Amino acid sequence: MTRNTPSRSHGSSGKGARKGGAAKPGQVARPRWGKPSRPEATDRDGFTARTAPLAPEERAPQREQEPSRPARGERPERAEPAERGEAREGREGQPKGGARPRKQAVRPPRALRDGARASRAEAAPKAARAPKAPAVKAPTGDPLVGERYEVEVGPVAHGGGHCVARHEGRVLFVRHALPGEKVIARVTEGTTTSRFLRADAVEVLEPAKERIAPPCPFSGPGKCGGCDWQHVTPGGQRKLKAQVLTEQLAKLAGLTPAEAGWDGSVEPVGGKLPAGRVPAWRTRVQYAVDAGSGKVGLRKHRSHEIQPVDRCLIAAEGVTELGVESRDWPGVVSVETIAASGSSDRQVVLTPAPGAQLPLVELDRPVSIARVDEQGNIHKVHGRGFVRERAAGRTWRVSNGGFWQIHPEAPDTLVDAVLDGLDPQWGENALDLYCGVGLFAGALADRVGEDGAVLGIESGKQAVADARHNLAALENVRIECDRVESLLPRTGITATDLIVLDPPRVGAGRETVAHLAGLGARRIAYVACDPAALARDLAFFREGGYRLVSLRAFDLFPMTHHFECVAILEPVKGE
Ligand SMILES: C[S@@+](CC[C@H](N)C(=O)[O-])C[C@H]1O[C@@H](n2cnc3c(N)ncnc32)[C@H](O)[C@@H]1O
Repeated sequence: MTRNTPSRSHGSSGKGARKGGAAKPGQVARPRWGKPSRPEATDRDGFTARTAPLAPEERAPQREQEPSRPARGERPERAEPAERGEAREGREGQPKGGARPRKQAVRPPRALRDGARASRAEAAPKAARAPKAPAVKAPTGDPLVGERYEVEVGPVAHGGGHCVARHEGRVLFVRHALPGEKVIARVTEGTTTSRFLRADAVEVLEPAKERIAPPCPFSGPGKCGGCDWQHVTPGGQRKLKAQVLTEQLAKLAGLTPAEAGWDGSVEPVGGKLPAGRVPAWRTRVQYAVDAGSGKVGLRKHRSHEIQPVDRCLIAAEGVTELGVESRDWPGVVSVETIAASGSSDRQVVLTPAPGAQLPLVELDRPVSIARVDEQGNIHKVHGRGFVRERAAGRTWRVSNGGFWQIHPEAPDTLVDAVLDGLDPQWGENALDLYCGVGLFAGALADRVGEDGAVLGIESGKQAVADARHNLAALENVRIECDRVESLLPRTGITATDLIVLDPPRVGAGRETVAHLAGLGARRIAYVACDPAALARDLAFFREGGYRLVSLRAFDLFPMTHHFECVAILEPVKGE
């Protein structure tokens, strides 16, 4: 059985160590957020645990909008009416008797205006399993698609692997280019009345020094949309990501790298590879299937068209060795392939075409099979309904393609960065928000020990079931199933020592940040996959009296424009 065994050197605050649950006279009853009998799932929104996006993707804008804009303002949904305080969690979530004195009431949020909230659409899984045609808005103006312009390429833009260029006063977002290059850009989207155009660099007249020949034959204008930076050296890719983060921090949080406590680098993850070798890091690949040929491929950039691939270079060996790419998949819309790290578990999640029978699946390695029904629910067909991942000293059950970091080194890298930044102490209370299958909750629970307590909140029912299973041996962890923004105000929790939040791409938003800032945590770790949402939320945290003390960025999605950040915040002194 896993026990909490934090080293006592982690700053015992004078509380006696003790084994077992019952408080002895004079000792503090722990945990203050005790493990209740398993509560019923509280998700009222009909969320099911389904696959989180395999890689964060640029969202197709609702309307033409500069890609560097944060998610704010694009949310179609408004905040739901506040729920009243009679929710079951309210009482259970309060400190138990005998706990050290805590604040009794949540500080009222500062005067924060309406902000972005995670919408159902964002929390729900990507539509990639059963793609729907996007709503088409009739364009105005004369089409410019196919026009070729010679342009000088300017800085990299946030999202989508674009650089900014101008032609006759109009902004172009150009893919397959690099800052400082002179290229021929061929327009891929836009008309004479568009505020900006999208384009691909189809000829490079003056290359940048970071340019290389793309190792992947499926990369390039009009081809696979999975990688953005195949044409860039690994160091060059990290510099581009650092430029994006620098720009977003300045624009949305008003911070320089120095003010953010960031050394300005995006840290490489994984060992150095020989020149020209592409890191095979992607342990999950969602292939689309061409309806005519039954061959798998990957979607083109901002398109439902499929680029057939017979080998994805960034796919982990465990994915490639299954042989998904060399088979035909009649009657199937998508084939999601998962290769666990730290175990030999392999799972394939198939989405059949409406009304089609699943084909007989034979692959090159033993594999579990699941299928997605027309409501998006996942059912086990053969083998296990989960894979076992290994990270942070534990084995993690992740069911049916539920969220798990894709890079095999991501979980340990992020847990280490979070623990370094928070420096959890024995006996502290911690929140793990958007906790997935419990990764950070488990790591925090070990550090705060049995005198402390960790509450995880996650909206996916299956992820919650997995988290409860994964952390069942930890008496000091409790996992609740609901949306953070609706449950947090109902927990009755008025204060905490530490918070980890790892929201989806859209970020936490103004209201959630305001609520968190009111809990008076000693430190907060914000794990973010979108630098714009992070920078926006950092500004909200500043309004709530928190300042950024350190920021690290990790290249956990090589060859793409994505990366992951860990920001550590502390209350501004005197607040
Ligand atoms: C980026 S993942 C992080 C998961 C976990 N921290 C990890 O590292 O494995 C975000 C998680 O938040 C969940 N989620 C999305 N929107 C949510 C919301 N509004 N409230 C609670 N959880 C949410 C998703 O289901 C997903 O598991």
